Amino acid sequence: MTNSEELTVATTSTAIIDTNVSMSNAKSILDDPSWKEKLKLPPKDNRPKTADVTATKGHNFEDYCLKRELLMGIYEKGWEKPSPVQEQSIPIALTGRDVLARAKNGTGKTGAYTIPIVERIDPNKNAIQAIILVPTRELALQTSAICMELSKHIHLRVMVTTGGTSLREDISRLQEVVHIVIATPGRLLDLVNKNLAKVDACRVIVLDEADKLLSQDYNHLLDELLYAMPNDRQVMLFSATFPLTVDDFIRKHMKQAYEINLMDELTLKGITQYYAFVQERQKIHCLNTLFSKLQINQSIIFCNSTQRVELLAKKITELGYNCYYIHSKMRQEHRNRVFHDFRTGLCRNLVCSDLFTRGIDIQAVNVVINFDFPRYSETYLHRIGRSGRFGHLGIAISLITYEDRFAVHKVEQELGTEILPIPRHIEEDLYVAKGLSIEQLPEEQHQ
Ligand SMILES: Nc1ncnc2c1ncn2[C@@H]1O[C@H](COP(=O)(O)OP(=O)(O)OP(=O)(O)O)[C@@H](O)[C@H]1O
Repeated sequence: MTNSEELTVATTSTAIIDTNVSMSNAKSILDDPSWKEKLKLPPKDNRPKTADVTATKGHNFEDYCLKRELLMGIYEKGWEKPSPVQEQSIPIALTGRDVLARAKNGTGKTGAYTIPIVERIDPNKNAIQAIILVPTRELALQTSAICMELSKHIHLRVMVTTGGTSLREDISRLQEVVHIVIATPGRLLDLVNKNLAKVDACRVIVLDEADKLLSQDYNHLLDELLYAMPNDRQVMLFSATFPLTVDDFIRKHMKQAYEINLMDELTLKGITQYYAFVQERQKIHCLNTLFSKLQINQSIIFCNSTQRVELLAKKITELGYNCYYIHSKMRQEHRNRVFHDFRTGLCRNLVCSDLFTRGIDIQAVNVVINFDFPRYSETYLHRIGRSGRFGHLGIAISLITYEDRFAVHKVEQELGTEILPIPRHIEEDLYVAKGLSIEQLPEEQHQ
């Protein structure tokens, strides 16, 4: 079991992660000229990748003068070279400047902000030095696992705190040293307002999936949080979508932000999009046909309501397919278990609500199905981005009813993309990586 798995299972509530490296060991690593040869690298991922992640300027992680221990964490995670968004973001973020970054789904935005954060934390200072805000608890756990892996050779303490967990546990954790807090906004603000989490020495804040965080639900909470931090804080916003709703926040809280926009087109090059035109009552039959014909490594199937998620999962199980479901109305421990088990490949198919639309990174997913067509283009884009991670291949199939026809047209127009009618046979080359199955994915990647 990898560290991140332990984290995901163990954290029914708050998690404090101590990377706990022995300092004498770290010293010897620093003095060792052959440190690179001694790294414990994961198996190489030789699947073909698209230009979404390969069109770089040719930087190396070593070009950024990062701590040796951090470089070791990066390489041991299997990241050989920075992706385009990382090349643009890391050197600027290291200077402390505000960053506003827009890049496609699955192209490495998490590394683009966690690497500079980990580099700039002073492990000897007992204070919260960075906050990473995300919209869901699952994403918080995933992001903390990445932070922990990258900083595994540094003595850093990362705390995950989100709603749906015990406040008392959070309070006792905050008595200990915490360097990085990864949180959903409501719980963190609660802790700040009660003076339990002190953010007056915290000079970095990241809003991942910024447009989601800045949507109606969270906006005022974020204002309050930002005002509790020092004036000279660094603010970084990351997402694949930035609707106008974020402008107000940018004006209020950011100074001369360095803008990164790698979205010359909006959809990923590795994902082929299809639709199947059906009547509502034919949807299950259509899904059954898809299951029998497709080479699914892992699939995520989206519904528009929690009720439909549960009903569909039941139907799929009755059809004899192995399937889990997850949505926001489930108990947190149950959600954690499903998330963990799906990640580890215990189950091939997952039915979910839009809880899983943002940020969730499961490399083995090669098929996304919109059982219900989403209402907004942003939702469509983020949903289909759950496959084709880091420039790999995938397909997205939307079941479309007569009522959906205008919405489909709108998505095509707004995203400048084409959703094709599903052919009788879908070429495997479009979405099946040769020699890759859940079981064969490197441990690191199906954590
Ligand atoms: N430099 C790199 N080299 C190889 N793989 C990488 C690199 N950076 C990130 N990855 C991998 O790419 C995948 C996607 O990364 P990440 O989740 O950060 O994407 P994202 O841009 O935040 O996506 P989303 O918009 O969906 O949230 C992850 O599995 C991550 O481990």
